[in-house]
Amino acid sequence: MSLDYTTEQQVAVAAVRRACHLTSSVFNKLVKNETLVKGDKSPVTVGDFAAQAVISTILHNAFPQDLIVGEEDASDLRAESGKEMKDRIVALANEALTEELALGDNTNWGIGPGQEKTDAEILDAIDRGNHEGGSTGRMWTIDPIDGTKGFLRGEQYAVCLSLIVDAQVQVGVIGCPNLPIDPAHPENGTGCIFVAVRGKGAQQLTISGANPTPLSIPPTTPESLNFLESVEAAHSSHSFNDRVSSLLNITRPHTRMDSQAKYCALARGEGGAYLRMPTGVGYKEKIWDHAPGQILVEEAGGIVTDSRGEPLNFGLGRTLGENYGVIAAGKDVHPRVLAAVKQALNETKAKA
Ligand SMILES: Nc1ncnc2c1ncn2[C@@H]1O[C@H](COP(=O)(O)O)[C@@H](OP(=O)(O)O)[C@H]1O
Ligand SMILES: [Mg+2]
Ligand SMILES: [Mg+2]
Ligand SMILES: [Mg+2]
Repeated sequence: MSLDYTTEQQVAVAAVRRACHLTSSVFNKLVKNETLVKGDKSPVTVGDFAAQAVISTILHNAFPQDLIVGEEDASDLRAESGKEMKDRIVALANEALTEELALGDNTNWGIGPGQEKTDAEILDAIDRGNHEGGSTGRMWTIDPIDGTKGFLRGEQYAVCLSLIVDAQVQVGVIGCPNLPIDPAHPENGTGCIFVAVRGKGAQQLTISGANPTPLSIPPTTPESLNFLESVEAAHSSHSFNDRVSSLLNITRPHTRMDSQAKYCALARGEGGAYLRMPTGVGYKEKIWDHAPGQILVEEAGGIVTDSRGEPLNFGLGRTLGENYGVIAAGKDVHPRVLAAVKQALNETKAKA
């Protein structure tokens, strides 16, 4: 453990890199019975479970005392009906954990040739993500595949990891295997990792964790401003975003993208703002869907709040609790978007 989070950053990048390799290789081999539908009707694949097992194993070896808030749990895999899926997940996780050591890897993190885990160790690693969250101490958030629907469509998804200390995000790492390395040159291929440490800036790395390039959100002109939003209409209100962009006289179409790749795109100047307003009452945003993105955008010089201008509260458990909606944008744009969001909310209330 280090006070400047250097070790945490190294471990987190190593874990995300291995998980990205796993998810991108599993995509090509994914077959029908390797996806389950969870209680909330959302999909989860062998890739989600195996990636959570890999990241959680590495974290537990590197920082045995730390608590983990992970999206997935292994209860379906412990049932007799989940045996086939479990066998596949154990094989995938072990393949990723035992890959040759690469840049900055350390065998003390439970990785490298010969470090196979048992079925029970893999299932326990997944279930170690069951922490309820809270406002004190150290905890990691894992979203092993954020944007599972995008992953299944072959579009954007992200492997997301953050370290939260006393409710403040201190380290965030987001791996985006399908995101263009250079948006101006899509022919240069896809796959990048984004990393931010509080007070130390934001960087884009290669998918193997090399060549750090500092990121900062460029000033936005009225012509270059547009919104990043979810592909899934059930996850955020597209019509609300249309209203806000017309209030701001935005002429460029929205950029639709799954997952926290939106925060990454914003941090490197693609799109001026990410707006995510609830579609109905009751859904509470999950901390693992926003913690790494929040620190990345803040360290790239931007601002992240909810729709009332309040900071996101990561200390209330597994969800963002009382926060309503999310607005992430550059410093110059955020006040304008917030004002337009408030106006659009007032219009909605007046109609109701
Ligand atoms: N009704 C809802 N409103 C807002 N977010 C939702 C939602 N149902 C699911 N989600 C979240 O939306 C995330 C994907 O975000 P996006 O739409 O930006 O790609 C999902 O992450 P997972 O794919 O990790 O489950 C899930 O946590
Ligand atoms: Mg999910
Ligand atoms: Mg998610
Ligand atoms: Mg997920």
